[in-house]
Amino acid sequence: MPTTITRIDVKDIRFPTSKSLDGSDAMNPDPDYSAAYVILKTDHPNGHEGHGITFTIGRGNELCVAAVESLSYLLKGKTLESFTQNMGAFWKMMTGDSQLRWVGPEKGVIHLATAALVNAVWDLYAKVAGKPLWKPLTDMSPEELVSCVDFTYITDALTQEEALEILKKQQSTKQKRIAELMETGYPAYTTSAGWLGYSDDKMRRLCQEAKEQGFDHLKIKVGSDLRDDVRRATIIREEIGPNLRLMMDANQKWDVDEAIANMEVLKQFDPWWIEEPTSPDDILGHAKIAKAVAPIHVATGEHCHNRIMFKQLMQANAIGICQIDSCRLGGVNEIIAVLLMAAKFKIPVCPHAGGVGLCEYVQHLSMLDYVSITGSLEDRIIEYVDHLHEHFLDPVVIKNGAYMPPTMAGYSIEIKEQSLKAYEFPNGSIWQ
Ligand SMILES: C[C@H](O)[C@@H](O)[C@@H](O)[C@H](O)C(=O)O
Ligand SMILES: [Mg+2]
Repeated sequence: MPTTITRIDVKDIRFPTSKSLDGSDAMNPDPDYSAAYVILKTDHPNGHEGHGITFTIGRGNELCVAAVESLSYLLKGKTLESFTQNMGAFWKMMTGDSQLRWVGPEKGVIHLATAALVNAVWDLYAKVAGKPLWKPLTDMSPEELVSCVDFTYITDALTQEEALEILKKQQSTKQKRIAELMETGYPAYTTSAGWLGYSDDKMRRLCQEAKEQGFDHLKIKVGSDLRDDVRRATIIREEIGPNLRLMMDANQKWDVDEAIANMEVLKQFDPWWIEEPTSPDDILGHAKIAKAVAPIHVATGEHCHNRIMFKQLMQANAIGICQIDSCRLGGVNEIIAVLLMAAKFKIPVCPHAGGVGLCEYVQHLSMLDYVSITGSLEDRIIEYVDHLHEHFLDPVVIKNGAYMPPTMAGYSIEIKEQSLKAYEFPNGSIWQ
């Protein structure tokens, strides 16, 4: 029996993280981690629902809710199977509405909303299959995985045939990597010690805790005042020593030449990458910075809104690390496109996860990357932030600084009913 999507609910969920300055950085000093939260109701006999989110940092979340409502007609009354029989065509349909496209295309609020709905469909698909999403994804043959991708506008960088070739190379050894992931997990790094708004004492304590938890990569925020960046980096290096890898994140604060000049000063702390040094849209600027700061890598992606932007960053040698974002890109299908391009350009993917639900999401994507696409963990780590996991039915499990593969059916994004009630904006109890 096909599963029909009978109703679509969308909620404005906001967590008041700005109170404790969790998630704060030079550009975003007071984020309230938020989600436009979608529930696809179905007529499945087991009552399966597809849950999905897109991530924002508070004000404006209502715009994503409205955009989800505008897009919903594309799913309502349709069957899951009509989508899963050709996932690539499904995604093209979701982004191809001729009138809605005008308010993108494939960027901004409409694309964030697309991600919430597309992710919800993939959650439903995994729940009906009775498996955590990474499993059916890694079970797909190269042909099936490639058929999930809309290659429109990227064929000059990656053709379907090239994508197939990449995937075929990994086919025969997939089971070995799955067994390895089940045993030791996928390596992670933590950002939680280095939020900009934290006091020095708190930073020191969190660095110690991170080390004890087995993390050997940490990220700190820079981009406020250079002297302050130097002071904070000094403290962190004191706490973690010279051997652990340190990454820096400027959250788009600098102009291009300013980024180059500031990194000339900050390179004494041996950063592995500088993240979002400047505007996310400045491809040539990133290329200039990358050339100037090498061997420090330039990383970006949390504001890279579609596969075409990533394509250009890769073609221009502008990034050394690709930071896919499960909600900024239009959901799983577009992520697969970017993972495949990154594999071709030999750029490691280290997903962005500083937000609510993003850790829960990206673990599935990195596992797909390792098992089916690159077969490599070299220079690959998933971001981890230690916030809000208690609200999830299937929260991430971190052991020895690594993400353990999720086991519950779905895309790990379902938020507990009582949390949805309490944090709904503006009427939930938390917001009174
Ligand atoms: C406002 C957010 O917390 C950002 O600071 C966060 O996503 C950050 O850029 C990250 O890389 O995790
Ligand atoms: Mg960042």
